[in-house]
Parts: sequence; structure tokens; C-alpha cells
Amino acid sequence: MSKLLAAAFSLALFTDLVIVNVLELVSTHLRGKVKGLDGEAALLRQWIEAVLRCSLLCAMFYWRDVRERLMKRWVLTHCFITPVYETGRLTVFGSWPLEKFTMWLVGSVAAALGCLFWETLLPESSSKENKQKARVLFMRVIGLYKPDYLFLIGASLFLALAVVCEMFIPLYTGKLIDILQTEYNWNDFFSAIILMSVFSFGSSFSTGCRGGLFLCAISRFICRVKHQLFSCLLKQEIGFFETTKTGDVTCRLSSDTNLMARAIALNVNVLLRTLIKTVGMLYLMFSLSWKLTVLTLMETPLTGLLQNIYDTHYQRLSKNVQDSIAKANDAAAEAVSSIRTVNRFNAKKNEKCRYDEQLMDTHVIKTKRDIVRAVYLLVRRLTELGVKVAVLYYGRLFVQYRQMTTGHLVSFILYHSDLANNIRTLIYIFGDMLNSVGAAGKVFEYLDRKPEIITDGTLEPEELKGHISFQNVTFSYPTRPDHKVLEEFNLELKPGKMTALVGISGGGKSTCVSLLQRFYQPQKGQILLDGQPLQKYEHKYLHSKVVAVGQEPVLFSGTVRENIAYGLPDCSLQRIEEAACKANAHEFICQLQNGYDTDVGERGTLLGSSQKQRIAIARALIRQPQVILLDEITSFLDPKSEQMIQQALANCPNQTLLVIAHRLKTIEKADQIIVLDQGVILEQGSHQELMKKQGHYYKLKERKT
Ligand SMILES: Nc1ncnc2c1ncn2[C@@H]1O[C@H](COP(=O)(O)OP(=O)(O)OP(=O)(O)O)[C@@H](O)[C@H]1O
Repeated sequence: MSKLLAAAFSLALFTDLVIVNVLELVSTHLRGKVKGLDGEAALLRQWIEAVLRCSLLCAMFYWRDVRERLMKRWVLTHCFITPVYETGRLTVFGSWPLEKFTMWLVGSVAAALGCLFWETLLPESSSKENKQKARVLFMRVIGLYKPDYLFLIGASLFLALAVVCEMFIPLYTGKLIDILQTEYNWNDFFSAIILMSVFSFGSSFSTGCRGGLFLCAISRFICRVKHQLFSCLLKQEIGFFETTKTGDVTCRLSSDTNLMARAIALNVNVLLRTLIKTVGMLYLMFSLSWKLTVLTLMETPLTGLLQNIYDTHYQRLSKNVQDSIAKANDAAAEAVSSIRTVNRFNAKKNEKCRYDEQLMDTHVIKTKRDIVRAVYLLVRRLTELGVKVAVLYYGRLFVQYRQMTTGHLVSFILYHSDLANNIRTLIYIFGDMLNSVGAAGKVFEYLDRKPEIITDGTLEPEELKGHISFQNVTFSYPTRPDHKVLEEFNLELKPGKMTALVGISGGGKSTCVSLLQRFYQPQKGQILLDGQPLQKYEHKYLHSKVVAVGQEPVLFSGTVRENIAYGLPDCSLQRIEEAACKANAHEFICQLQNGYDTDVGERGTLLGSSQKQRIAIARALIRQPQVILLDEITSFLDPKSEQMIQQALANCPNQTLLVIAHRLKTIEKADQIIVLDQGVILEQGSHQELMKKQGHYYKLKERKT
């Protein structure tokens, strides 16, 4: 593509050179002599020539795609740069022409640089699709701001007022200088002072009001969006959280929602202020001296190009610095968390070296980043200085030739120092707004996401037997779609009976429990509860009738009472105590310092494993479930604690129990034992039957004892 572009560029350049020569010959032939570039007639001829060259080049080359549009931009600039320059030069300086072909060459280079500048500065402009997307997102964010429109309108009005007041201050400073230079009368002096004070007060007052209103709107917006986003996230299926990194989710909730709010409120605020100020200042500067204004504007493209190049490099290096710091932190954290292993292998020196290397890496990248910043600042300051010197030089000349007063020059200089900052802000804010809109895109992605597991079931029968049957279930996890954990799997859990799932690790036992809780949806087949597919049951009802207790139950920081009644806000203490009694937990809870009001600590760290398990069982039993799923709940317990849990389970004789256990001793009393391997049932029967058979169960039992 770039080769094609270079060829097209060279061909166009060559063709143009030919056209220019032919036009020159024709013109010489018609007039009989070569005309210089001075004078209005020559200027008119240049404009006509430019139109002719441009039309001929456009007719010869047919430009379609983005890159070729770049050529079109170049041809337009290339053809018209000379007449535009000449028009400006003749108006400002009178006469001072360049030689014809030097001018052509300068024009070509300037046009190429201009196009390059455009491409580098505004690369997004070439992608219509991106622009369209950004616009749609922008409008959606505006829509979300609807409840805060009053705040935003008020803030915008104050903003406009503040900017207008601010703009007049330099003008009156200049006026004051002019008044002081002449034989002034006190009236003029005082009225100028009063006006300046009014503008200063108006500007500060409006800025304060504007800031307050904007911040209020932003804060309300962020709260609303975070609430919506969090509700949407909670509705998503478990598979979503497995395929999405936790960091991504928290990032959407924290920084992206903030960025999104900034996209409209703060950025629009800054954009509006800078835009009004820039336009107003340009107007006032033009009225003070249009020649000096044109001179100062020459700095703009250069500043833009510089800022863009700097931003690209600085952002890349900043990201590298962040990555490198993260690596250094990881190295330190790993060494500290595994300090026993480090000591055991006497690897302190190695760890020190590893950490030092990472620190050195960070230092090198940081130095590179700082050099880039220093060079940028140097070039920027030099450019600013150059323009300032030019403004002062020409300003002095204009004052000398009485084309402007000293006061006007002072006002102009005050505006000029602000103008450069404003233009830089305008360039920066454009990129920042696209970034923020990008963040909004990510937030909307989550807000719009429909959970893959639909929870619109309505069945809520008063009586439930707890008869479960897996019918030809085929399932693979969303993170590993090619690995079938269950294939054409069939299983029956009889009501009021205890079924035990045993087998070697990875056989698919816990997967059955997850499917019964509807954490995932099987790809094929169905799971029936009392003859009805699980999805037909009302979501909350299902989760109160089918409950699970895991190997390491998670308790939340709060009291014992809050943990048992988790998710049941209006539960009475009597119900809580009943559940605790059934779970064999009441006794130990009463012995705790504050009984049911004892704090369990973060994730229940203040309780022992068996105590946590029994609270988790109480939390399950309080819902009066009909199906209880127990996934290796006694694995880590000592025999006494295990016995307590067994007693607790004996208190639920009418429930359907599905027990997963590695300690086969705990499930000997089960009504049926199922041996599972690679998602396939190898054997099933009672303990006695399976022992008699001397098959897989027998071997497992032998291995474990
Ligand atoms: N969330 C998950 N995402 C992807 N694969 C998973 C996930 N959970 C389990 N697996 C895989 O599914 C298969 C069955 O796992 P499962 O946990 O159901 O077996 P298990 O019999 O309960 O094993 P264990 O006794 O070790 O708990 C294994 O190959 C496992 O690696």
C-alpha cells in the first residue's frame, strides 16, 4: 500500500511539474514575455492556475480509499498553497516575491508536511466507523445524564459568564496602561478600575458556581451508573466471571465509570470554556492587531504536531514504566510470601538480584521517559520563545509606527500567553474525549450484556419432593468449550434419599453440583426437578429449595446471626436458632463472647473450620431446602468435628441429599453410591453391594485405607 502511495505521489508530482511548465509556456506565448509574481494580475493568474492544476490532477487520478484520500488532501493543499501564501504576503507586506520554481518547491514541501501533520494529528479522522461509534456512545452518555440536565445547564451558563468576564480583564489592563501613560482624568481611571473589579468578581463567582454544579452532576451520574452496572454484573452467569478477569470488572466499576462521567461533564466543561475563550480571545486579538494574530497562529500546527508525537511516545513509555513497576512488585511479593522456601534453599541472594534487576529495568525506562519529556519541553519552550520574540519585535515596530498603542500591545501579549495554552488544551481534550468515550463503550458493553442463563422461570409449587434427574446431559465449561466434562450423562437422585458421588479427582462430581445450582447451562440434555426442567422454577424459589455447602464455605464479615440469615433480611432470631440447632451449631454459638451477635471476622477467620462448616449448614437449612448438596464438607475436619457434622446431617431425614466425599467412610450409609470417572458412571449401588462386587468402588476403598 505504501509503495503504491509513493508511486502515486511521485506520478502526481511529476504530472504537476509538467502542467506548471506547460501553463508557463502558454502564458509566455500569450504575453510574449515572462511575468513576475508581483501585482494583482499575477495573483489572479496564480489562482486560475491553481484551479486548473487541481482539476487536471483530480481528473487524472481517481481516489477512493482512505490512503488515496490523503493524496487528494495533498493535491488540494499543494495547488492552493501558493496563491493563498501570495494573497497573505501581498496583503501584509506589499511585495517580496519568491522565484517561481522555488515557490513551487516550497509549496510542495509545505503541502506534504501539512498532510503529514493532519494524518499524524488526527488519525481517527480517517475512520468514519470509529467516528460514528464515538458519536453514538457520546449521545448515550448524554442520555444517561438526563436526570442531571438542570445542573449541567446551570453550570454551562455560569461557565459562559465566567469566561466572558475573564476575557475582558487583559483588555482593561491594557486600557489602564494607556490611561496611565497619558494625562489621564480620574473618571476614566476609576471607571476602568471598577470595570476590572466587576469582571474579576464575576469571573470568580461564576467559576465557583459552575464548579459546584458540575461536580454535583458528575457525582450523581457516577453513583447512578455504578449502581446500574453493579446490578447488571450481579445478574450475569458464573461463566461470565470465569471468562472475564476480576481486574477488568473492577476497572469498569471504578475507573471507567469515572472516565465516562468525565467524558461529558468535565471534558465538555473544559472544551466549552476553552472554545469560548479561544474564539473570544482571537476576536479581541484580531481587533488589537490582526497582523500579530496571524503571526501567533503560525505556532498552532507546530504545537499540535509536537504534542501528538510527544503523547504517543510518553504514553507508551508510561505504560512500560507501569508494567515494569508491577513486575518489580510481583518479584518482591513472591519472595516475601514464600520467605520460608527462600530461606530453606538459601536463595536470598538470588531473590535480591532478581528484585534489583527489575528495579534497574524500571529505572532505565523511567529515564527514557524523562528524557522524552525534557526534549519535548525544550522544543515547546523554544517554539513559544521564538513566537514571543517575533511578537515583541513586530509589536515594537507597530507601536513605533503608531499602528497600535503600548496598552494594546500589553493586552495582546497577555492574551497571547493564554492562547497557546488554550490551543494545547483543545488538542489534548480531543484525544481525552475519545479515550473517555472508549471507556463508556466498555461500560455499555457490560450494561447491555444479557446473561446467558435466563432466570425468568415462574414455577413455585408449595410442595416439592426433591426428585432430581439428569437426562442425557452434555456439558463443557465456557472457558474450555472443547473439553466435555459430562457427555450424555444420566443420574437420578431419589426424594428423601442420600446419594454419594465418589471417584478420582476431575471426574465431574463438583460439576454436577454446579449444574444443579444453575451456575451453568448444559449444552445438551436437561436436568429435571420433580419432572420439570430447572429453568422453569422461579429463580429465588429454586435457590431456597436446592442449596449447597462447599468444602471451604465463605462467610462474610458480620455477626453469626447475619451470616446464618444471609439473603433473608426479615428472618427472626427464633428461625435462626432453630437452623443453628439442626446444624449442631447452637451450642458453640452460645459459648461465643456475644453469642449470635459475635463478629466472625473477615471471611470468618475468627472461627474454626468445623464451626464455619456448621454455620454454613445452618445458613443452608434456614431456607428449608428440599435438596441439599454437600461438596466435600468434611475433608479438612478432624474426626470429632466430622462427627458433629454427620449428626447435623442426620437432622435432615426428609431431604434429598447429594454428598461428594473423598473419605469414603463418611458415605457408607448412603442409599446409593455412584462411582464417577471422566463424566461417566462406572458403578452404582449401596456400600454393601459395591463392596461385594469388588469393582471400582472396592479398589478406591482399598486405596484409601
Ligand atoms: N470452572 C472450570 N472451568 C473449566 N474447567 C473446569 C472448571 N471446573 C472444573 N473444570 C474441569 O472439569 C473437570 C471436572 O471437574 P470437577 O471439579 O467437576 O471434578 P471433581 O470430580 O469434582 O474433582 P475434585 O474431586 O478434584 O473436586 C476437570 O477436568 C476440571 O479441570
